[in-house]
Amino acid sequence: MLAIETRDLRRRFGPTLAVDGVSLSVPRGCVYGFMGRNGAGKTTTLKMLLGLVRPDAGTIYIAGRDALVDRLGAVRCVGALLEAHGFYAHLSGRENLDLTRSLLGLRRTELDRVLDIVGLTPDAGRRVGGYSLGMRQRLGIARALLGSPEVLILDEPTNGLDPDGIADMRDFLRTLPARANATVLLSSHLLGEVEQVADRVGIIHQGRLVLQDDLATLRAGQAPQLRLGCDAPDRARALILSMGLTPDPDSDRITLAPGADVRETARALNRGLVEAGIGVHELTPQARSLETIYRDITALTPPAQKEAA
Ligand SMILES: Nc1ncnc2c1ncn2[C@@H]1O[C@H](COP(=O)(O)OP(=O)(O)OP(=O)(O)O)[C@@H](O)[C@H]1O
Repeated sequence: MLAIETRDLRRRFGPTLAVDGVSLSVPRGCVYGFMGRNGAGKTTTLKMLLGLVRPDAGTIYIAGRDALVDRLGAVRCVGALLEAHGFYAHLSGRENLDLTRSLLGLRRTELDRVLDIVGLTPDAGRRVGGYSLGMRQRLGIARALLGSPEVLILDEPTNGLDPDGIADMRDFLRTLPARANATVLLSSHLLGEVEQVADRVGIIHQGRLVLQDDLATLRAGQAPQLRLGCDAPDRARALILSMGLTPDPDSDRITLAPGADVRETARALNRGLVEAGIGVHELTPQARSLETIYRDITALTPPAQKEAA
């Protein structure tokens, strides 16, 4: 059973098709990175998962429960961190959490458990007004963890953090499924960040899920690339093409055929360039980042579908 499964989710706001046939599959115990640029449809999708926005069409299953039929049952399986934190600055971290704990009718020991998971036990007695943004984010995650939900939905958890805070949050998120015994779905527009944390990714672009796969599979399936630095790029280009390779017109990258041997190709290319009298100062294999994969995919996607209301 999947932690989250949606089929063909759709939601329109007036003339804008905000979410257009999104089918997510989020396996249990993973960190799933849900990515897209601003306005791509992430928040609307998350709100539908949380029962805050009703889809026009499609189905949602959370931990096996049909969220459109058994809304409460499904929502009980989910803890969420959305943008607005809503903590009282004059209360301590523990007191803030206690408000939600008592609303949910949970035992007091639950506070110790969630504070421990997010590493805030030593600071739990301090006023939230004195917390860093990173600590507030952790407190928000602690609140989402109350009641041991099977699924955690975190909307842009690194938003607003400084580089150190982002690195801390990244390390924290990586270990969160094991520590909280939960599946983590996080949204982000920072592809480089997600790449370092997620096991599986979904990319939404103009309301459509343009890619969904395990990161390992994605990386393995990508054609390898080389980066070339040389004295005569124009002459080199002709040679590269004659070798059946594809030079990127906007960068110094060369794409090989899928499955090609990178080292052998680099050797042959170097030999060819030097024989042609072209000085080579760099020839390095490149791991393809999620950013380049994203750019390649979105470049192929036709423009947004906007219709008259
Ligand atoms: N309540 C609403 N009324 C009208 N249009 C909306 C509403 N909510 C979202 N939209 C539109 O739907 C599209 C998707 O918005 P959404 O907020 O889901 O994107 P997003 O990927 O979460 O972006 P961001 O990161 O900026 O929040 C946008 O064009 C947005 O303007």
